[in-house]
Amino acid sequence: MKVIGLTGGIASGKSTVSRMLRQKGAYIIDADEIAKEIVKPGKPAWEDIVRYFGKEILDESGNIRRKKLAKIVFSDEKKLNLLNRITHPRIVEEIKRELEACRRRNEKIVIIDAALLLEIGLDVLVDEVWVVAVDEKTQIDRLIKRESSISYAEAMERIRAQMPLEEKLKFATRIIDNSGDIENTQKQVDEIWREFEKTWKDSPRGT
Ligand SMILES: CC(C)(COP(=O)(O)OP(=O)(O)OC[C@H]1O[C@@H](n2cnc3c(N)ncnc32)[C@H](O)[C@@H]1O)[C@@H](O)C(=O)NCCC(=O)NCCS
Ligand SMILES: Nc1ncnc2c1ncn2[C@@H]1O[C@H](COP(=O)(O)OP(=O)(O)OP(=O)(O)O)[C@@H](O)[C@H]1O
Repeated sequence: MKVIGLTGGIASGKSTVSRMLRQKGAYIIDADEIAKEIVKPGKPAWEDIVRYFGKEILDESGNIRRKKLAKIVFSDEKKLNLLNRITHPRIVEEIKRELEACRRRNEKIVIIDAALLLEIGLDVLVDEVWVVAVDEKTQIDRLIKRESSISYAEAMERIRAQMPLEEKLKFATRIIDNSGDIENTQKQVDEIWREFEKTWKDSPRGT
């Protein structure tokens, strides 16, 4: 089994690229999905978040108001660190569990789609790191368009809460530039997949 860590900044296009890779037969482990699962009412991370951030963070059904929590943590580094300490070890634990399940099912290629792959140290679990790159202006435009409730200043706060792209690129085995249109990105993904499959099949025992 080959494991690829797919990373890139917020709204760089990881989910878009993940969908293309899924169509090629890869199995996707989505860190954002896992992060949503572990904070459901009653789960240990939910309890810790309520303990530290208060009941004001909950809606009538007891679910965490994500937009409200995002506004709190992205404007206060200490609170973001606190949320990270609650959530990150549990995200890592769940990703490891899912990787084990993939091994048992004999999946051939698994993608870990995680914005914070490098920040959390998940790169030790992968064979290759693929970085989705986008210029900052396009990133801000797409982020504001997707999350209509955030301002330019808030978009910048979220980008600044992550490792800068230049740093991420130092860890990259392969780079996908998603600054152009979807068709352009699809062509790059086709090419990278072809190259990757070739090196993988040519490697000593195809492992
Ligand atoms: C802050 C929260 C409540 C915002 O929820 P929301 O539904 O608005 O956004 P969503 O979870 O879909 O995340 C969107 C993007 O925000 C960025 N982001 C999320 N959490 C963080 C973080 N702790 N630090 C930096 N960037 C982050 C990522 O690029 C992510 O893809 C939520 O992201 C959260 O609980 N974050 C902590 C867990 C985490 O680190 N998740 C990312 C795992 S890679
Ligand atoms: N090449 C593209 N051209 C135009 N819009 C795009 C392109 N790629 C992605 N988008 C749009 O930009 C937004 C961000 O893309 P996507 O959700 O794939 O990013 P992401 O890296 O997974 O984001 P996050 O990590 O924040 O969840 C989405 O609304 C998506 O539809």
